[in-house]
Amino acid sequence: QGNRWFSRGGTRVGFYKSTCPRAEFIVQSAVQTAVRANPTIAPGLLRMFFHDCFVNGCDASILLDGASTEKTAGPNAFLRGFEVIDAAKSRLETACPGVVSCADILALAARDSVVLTGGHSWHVPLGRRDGLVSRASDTATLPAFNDPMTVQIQKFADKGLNIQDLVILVGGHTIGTAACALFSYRLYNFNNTNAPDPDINQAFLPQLRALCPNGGNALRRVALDTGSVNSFGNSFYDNLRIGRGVVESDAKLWSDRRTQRFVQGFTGRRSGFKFNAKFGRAMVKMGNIEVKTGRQGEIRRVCTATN
Ligand code: HEM
Ligand SMILES: [Ca+2]
Repeated sequence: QGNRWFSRGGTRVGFYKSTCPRAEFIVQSAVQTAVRANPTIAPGLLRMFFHDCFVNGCDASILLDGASTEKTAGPNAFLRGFEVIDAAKSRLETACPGVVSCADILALAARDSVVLTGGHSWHVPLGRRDGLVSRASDTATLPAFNDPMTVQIQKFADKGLNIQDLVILVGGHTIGTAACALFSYRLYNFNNTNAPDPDINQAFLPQLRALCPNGGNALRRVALDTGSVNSFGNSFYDNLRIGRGVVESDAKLWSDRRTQRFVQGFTGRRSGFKFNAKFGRAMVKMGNIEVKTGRQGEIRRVCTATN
């Protein structure tokens, strides 16, 4: 594997050590301020990093404003925390102008969000450059909540991630929420059966129905990991095992034999440490998807626009 301070993507831990020594601290303090004021920012930033990396690599393409950029695409509709990245960037431009990429800010903010919600920390390899393009149509590479497992597995494989990485990374759903709009069909009319998804636990079903009444507020948000929405840990997998997955893709992690054995391995009180350690490693791997380094791309002056 080589030195853990370097990674295959050409990124490296401590990249800004001499050019912007306070970079990591500046990002951390911006994220901390925002999460303290609004805890839903932490899952927002974690998800934003995933949605960046899976579309043309971790290059901050998700941050670009414009008529038909990635931001405007359906799967990115509920992303939140953009203003936190902008705040960190503006402080960084004061401290060390033109040095720290928006892509790296996002990678750091995702890590800081996990730590602020109680997860273990990891060293983030840095040195990503910011991309120049962002197209809504490119977001088709993102896994969808109703993709068959074969498609999910393929979409991760296309990014160099295996089935175990998939199960570990989706463990990010240990924090945050989903809108009723994205899973109500499972409660009332699953696959046009006029019946609920049989994978839903019988005791859980009425709870979900109460939170998302048929024809009710589609924007209402429900914890992805019941009982631990703001706390990073392996309880998400315990919930999957007992039929308490909220979105269809999560429930399938247990019902599909290709992923079940990995879910099983992360269940139970004694798996918390293992999950946390593996999550950090998988995030480093995801963070190196198709990264631009060296003279590729640019260092944006503001994260919402190319220079
Ligand atoms: C098979 C892959 C995945 C699918 C299908 C998927 C799908 C979803 C869906 C449908 C939501 C709810 C969105 C909403 O209603 O706002 C969600 C939320 C979330 N996802 Fe994923 N996800 C996947 C993988 C990941 C990964 C790899 C991560 C991070 C490492 C992640 C982190 C999150 C977080 C933190 C939230 C909560 C967002 C919030 O509360 O604002 N997801 N995901
Ligand atoms: Ca991207």
